[in-house]
Amino acid sequence: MSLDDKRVLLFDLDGTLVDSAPDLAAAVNQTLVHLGREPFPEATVRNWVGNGALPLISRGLSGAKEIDATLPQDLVDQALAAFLDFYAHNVCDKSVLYPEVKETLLALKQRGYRLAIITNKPEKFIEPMLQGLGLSGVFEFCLGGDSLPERKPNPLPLFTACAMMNAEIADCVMIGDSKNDILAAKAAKMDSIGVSYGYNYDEDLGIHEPDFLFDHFNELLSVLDDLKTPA
Ligand SMILES: O=C(O)COP(=O)(O)O
Ligand SMILES: [Mg+2]
Repeated sequence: MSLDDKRVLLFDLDGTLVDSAPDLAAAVNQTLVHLGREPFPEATVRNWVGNGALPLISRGLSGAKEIDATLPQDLVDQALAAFLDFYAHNVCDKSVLYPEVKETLLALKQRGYRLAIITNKPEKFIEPMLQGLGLSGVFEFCLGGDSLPERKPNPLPLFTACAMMNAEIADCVMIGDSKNDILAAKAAKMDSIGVSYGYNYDEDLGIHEPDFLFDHFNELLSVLDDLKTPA
């Protein structure tokens, strides 16, 4: 892949721009304790993030990455409602931007790149998180895990973002920390960049063969920096 024809950068949120696992783990554990269950270490919950709120709390109830298919529906419903409520109170309490994220995004914007977010996080939490971390107004729009009938790894959010930005697939690149981002990009026949530092179920993201794999967010800028600035 060459990045010199890219004009639109589609970013994943959790694990790519924001280390949100501390607040997600806190809300999962508040929910479990509320239901009379044992909490889990943050390091365990970190490996359950990536498919949105329902799979996250279902993994908490299962105590494992593999969701227990026999969980009673009323328990799942109760846990999801409690989780969403607890999380709404601390979306941005302990969450932080990864190093150089804000500086890099602003530099990319300055150079004329168009930026959007495609996350599996419920839509209502996106803006409060961006506001809390000083990223309000940086992105043209954000799609959440419940914004459309399908979420990553389904390519629908990527196709929708392209249509909303009046861009071709070839103009865009998806940047993310998990296989859901890379698989969605591949399904859309879009180029992808993986970041190695986020949450990928404790697996090497390289297995999924993103076109580029970075260890630090600002490497994105150094690659694009040498290339033609968009008009
Ligand atoms: O909320 C999640 O499970 C993950 O969200 P992400 O798609 O931004 O990584
Ligand atoms: Mg992610």
